[in-house]
Amino acid sequence: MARVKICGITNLEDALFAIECGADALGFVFYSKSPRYVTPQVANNIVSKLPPFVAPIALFVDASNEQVNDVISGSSRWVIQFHGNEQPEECASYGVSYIKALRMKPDLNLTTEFERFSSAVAILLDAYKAGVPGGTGETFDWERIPRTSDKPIILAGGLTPENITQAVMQVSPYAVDVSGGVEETKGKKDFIKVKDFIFKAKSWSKQ
Ligand SMILES: O=C(O)c1ccccc1N[C@@H]1O[C@H](COP(=O)(O)O)[C@@H](O)[C@H]1O
Repeated sequence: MARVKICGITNLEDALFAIECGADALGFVFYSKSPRYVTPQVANNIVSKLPPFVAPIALFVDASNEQVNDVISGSSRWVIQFHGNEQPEECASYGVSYIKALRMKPDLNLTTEFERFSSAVAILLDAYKAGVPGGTGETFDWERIPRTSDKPIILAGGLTPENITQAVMQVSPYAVDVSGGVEETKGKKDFIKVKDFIFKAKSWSKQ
């Protein structure tokens, strides 16, 4: 059964609803150019109200040390998602579990990247779109994903309630990550889509 991360959380109501539907992780975007950007204060306030066993994920795109520390100093629960061009040494330097997002550019060598980011707790695979670091709403060719991997793989990019069943059946990822596919408007979740997405993601399991 795939775990589910609902990303782009900007308010407590959406966070608690996603958890009630079975979300395993919630993503908070600290990239100021994103329409889903939340301030460290708002995000840490939401995190302080989350029940146990739900992981808050702090998403950064080539952020400064100061910006990262400003967020993670607010709670010991944070896991970091690096979604830019961060190097392995930088990702590991915070002493906090981290996920490295790789954007599936046609010439990306996944074997090399998995080796480089061996200190990551998981690798997230997202669609590549020039000039856009993430949240593109676009899928990529899932056939490019390795069938076996020592590292947990999180599938992202253009997932929706319509394609999530096919995605989990075809890829069998450790987890799936969605942002735009379950929104009413940018930064506000659509409760029907969130519930439907999580139910479908968790309904299929490899025998
Ligand atoms: O959500 C954003 O605005 C965002 C901005 C910058 C980097 C990553 C971002 N989101 C992540 O992108 C993928 C795919 O999102 P989508 O489902 O296609 O909308 C996902 O990992 C989000 O966490």
